[in-house]
Amino acid sequence: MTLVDFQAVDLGHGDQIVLPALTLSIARGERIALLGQSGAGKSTLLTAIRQQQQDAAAWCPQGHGLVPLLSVYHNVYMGQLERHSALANLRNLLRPDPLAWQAVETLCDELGLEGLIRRPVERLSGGQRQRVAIARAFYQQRELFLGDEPLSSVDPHQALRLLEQIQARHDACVIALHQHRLALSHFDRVIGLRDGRVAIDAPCRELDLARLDALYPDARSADDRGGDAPGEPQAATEFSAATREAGRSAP
Ligand SMILES: Nc1ncnc2c1ncn2[C@@H]1O[C@H](COP(=O)(O)OP(=O)(O)OP(=O)(O)O)[C@@H](O)[C@H]1O
Repeated sequence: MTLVDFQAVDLGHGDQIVLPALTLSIARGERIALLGQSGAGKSTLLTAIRQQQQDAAAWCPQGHGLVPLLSVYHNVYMGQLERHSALANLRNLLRPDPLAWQAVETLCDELGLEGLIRRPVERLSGGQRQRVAIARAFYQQRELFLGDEPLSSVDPHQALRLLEQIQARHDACVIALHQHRLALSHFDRVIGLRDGRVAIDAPCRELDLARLDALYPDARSADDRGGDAPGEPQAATEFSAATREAGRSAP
């Protein structure tokens, strides 16, 4: 069953068309890795999917979109802001709702943020902020997870664990990332953008690292790099090791 559908749609920003005449559909249950070099249009596509999906999609934006002065609790609570009245939200700002507090605390524990629920986000590390943004997306409790590089600020082991948690909590996901080995080992399908179009759209089982290199004009061959992903050689190696540790076989 189709979840997302674009038929010859121009996607962009105002007058600037980034992805002209885009035709793309995503089925329920699909786990999609969205790849492409910087500026290829990944955020543009994710934003368009989000606009189309409205209430069905949990959103984890690039740069996190957190309010630095507010606590972890209040930032995560924002995931359900529109489900409550303005009065209830104001009251919660001053005196947190006990049930919401308990739910957020459970999420924090699950995501390795134990003991940080009261701390202002401005006093967290980059990786901790990223996990708060993921917690806020989890708190939305949606079918589809849309993530714009949600694994970019954490170490490879944490990234693997976070990805598994994201996928366990959502029926479908579209995640922009730069870790190619992870894309091949933990997703069903890769959508790769290059030069304003979908250059790759295929099941992961039909792809390899060399095919993914074609998305990057200045990439060295996978053999030259010893099989690592562009710009992420160390991370890719560590991902591979982390994947093996987790009992999976990385490609
Ligand atoms: N708000 C905006 N207004 C105008 N142009 C924009 C805007 N946001 C992005 N663009 C342009 O659209 C193109 C695609 O940008 P986009 O952010 O979708 O790329 P991306 O693949 O997500 O890049 P990155 O990996 O660096 O985040 C780029 O040329 C960018 O300069």
